[in-house]
Amino acid sequence: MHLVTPESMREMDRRTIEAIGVPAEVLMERAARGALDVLLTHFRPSPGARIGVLCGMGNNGGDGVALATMLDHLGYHPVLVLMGTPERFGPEAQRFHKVAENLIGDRHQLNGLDAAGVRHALSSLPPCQLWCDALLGTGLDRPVEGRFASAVKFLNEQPAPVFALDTPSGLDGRTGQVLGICTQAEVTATFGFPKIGQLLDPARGFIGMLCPIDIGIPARVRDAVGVEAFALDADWLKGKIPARPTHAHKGSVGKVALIGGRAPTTGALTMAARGALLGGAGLIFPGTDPQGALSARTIAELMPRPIFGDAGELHADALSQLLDKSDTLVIGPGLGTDQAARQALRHCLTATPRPTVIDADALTLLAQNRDLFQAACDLAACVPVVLTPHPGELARLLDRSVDEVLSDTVAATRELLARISAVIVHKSAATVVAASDSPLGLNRTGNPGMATGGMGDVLSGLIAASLNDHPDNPWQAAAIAVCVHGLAGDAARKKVGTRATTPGALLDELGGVWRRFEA
Ligand SMILES: NC(=O)C1=CN([C@@H]2O[C@H](COP(=O)(O)OP(=O)(O)OC[C@H]3O[C@@H](n4cnc5c(N)ncnc54)[C@H](O)[C@@H]3O)[C@@H](O)[C@H]2O)[C@@H](O)CC1
Ligand SMILES: Nc1ncnc2c1ncn2[C@@H]1O[C@H](COP(=O)(O)OP(=O)(O)O)[C@@H](O)[C@H]1O
Ligand SMILES: [K+]
Repeated sequence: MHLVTPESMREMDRRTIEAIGVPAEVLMERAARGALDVLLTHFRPSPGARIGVLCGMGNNGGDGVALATMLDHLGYHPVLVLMGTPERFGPEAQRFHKVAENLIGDRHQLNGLDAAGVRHALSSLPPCQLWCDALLGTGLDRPVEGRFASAVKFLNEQPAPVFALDTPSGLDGRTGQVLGICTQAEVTATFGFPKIGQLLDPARGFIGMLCPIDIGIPARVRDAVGVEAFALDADWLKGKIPARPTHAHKGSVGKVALIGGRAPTTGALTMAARGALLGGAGLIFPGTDPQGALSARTIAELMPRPIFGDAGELHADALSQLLDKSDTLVIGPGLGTDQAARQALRHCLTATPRPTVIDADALTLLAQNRDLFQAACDLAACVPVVLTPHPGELARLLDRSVDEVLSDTVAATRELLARISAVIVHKSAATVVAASDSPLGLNRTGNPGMATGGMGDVLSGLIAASLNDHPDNPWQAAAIAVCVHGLAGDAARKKVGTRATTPGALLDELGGVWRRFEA
């Protein structure tokens, strides 16, 4: 699924109309017809049902008017409500409105009414079985207040479900934030391509089911304007898991060293190591302290090496030997942030370069130590480096508050990308995967059951294994791991429910996900 910013979508519309010559009303008609199909399929209104269509005065309102005429044609009873006078519509919407004037008797105009007046007028209408929200679309350019806020509140208070045209009114299609107030939709039919913000939070909570409508933007227009992001989901994953050559051996499919797991957080590294193991790595060497090694030994396939002593001190020679054995590195899960942890990280970042996943405590160390961050930048200049911050870690790396990061997750991810030429996996319920030479990946897999400690550790191991499968495309390697991780989480939830979706339950489902997608 291609994703765009509202600005790009507007530009694609413009070029399709001006450069290709598709009349604007044709696009509007396609949008309305697509929305009609979704409405009929999803809501199955009863014959003759009253269906409210609440329209703003831009083209989103025009879509609503066009939809109302189609509903009338099918024998339903559209209740068409305009926020202003039809003269304020653009030429295409005016044309549809002329038709509506001749067809639809139940028409209302709320021009000249203040917020209370809008509320009163809407509340006086007889109840509808369904409400269509055509108030505001990609033209939203300021917070929703006053009369429009009143209309949104009315929709949200109705017992009837709300069907949003293009977007629930009030959502910022770029960031996914609510500007003022926003309608709560059960289904959203989005026109052209889904907008990036629609896959982010909090937007996802307002959109309900997202149904993209093909309005016939030509591929050449799409490619000329450029698609900014892809949704990472089962469709995207298809065909991306390569067959393993028959002559593969344990030394050819990824030797992964993992550094961390020091007491008392020994389990973190073991979970990351299991991620690497079930991600397909051939040999796995956890480098940890004596207690961490005990934890790792509970998994027979792992070959832990103590690289920290009983007093927590780093044994640099042991670390060097471990690195020499491996071709991919994960550093951070359960590493700690003391001096020995710092030394270990510096050692790893300045040793012979190898593809490296930097996670958890190692990210905190990068945030605290400018020289270590510079070493990571230097490493990223010569080999693939993947940073996997959650919002808290990203905030630390950017020296911002978590709220600032959450207010525009994509911008925050890009801000880090401007400082280090790595792959950034910004983990959350809607994980963003970014690299400077690739589009964004927005993950659609996974579920709230995955809000359990250790899930991120599993992911870092999976990414390391995936880097071996996709050595020339670290963005794709990371995106595949993120998508697979979420799909395994979804399979686990299906089997054991949301609350018992532990990292262990997710690991148990990885095999099923691979079997489904492996070439
Ligand atoms: N040819 C096209 O461009 C197509 C556009 N389509 C529809 O057109 C929509 C975009 O149309 P527009 O660009 O006219 O924009 P909108 O219809 O989204 O709204 C723009 C109008 O609302 C006002 N507005 C913005 N924020 C407001 C706020 N917070 N409170 C009150 N008023 C506010 C603006 O000043 C402007 O007058 C899309 O979302 C889609 O529904 C579709 O018909 C497909 C084709
Ligand atoms: N609500 C959710 N929906 C989808 N994925 C989630 C959700 N909550 C957490 N996850 C995933 O679980 C992982 C949590 O990682 P992280 O915060 O680093 O946890 P930990 O440090 O405990 O391992 C991330 O990959 C994140 O995307
Ligand atoms: K809308």
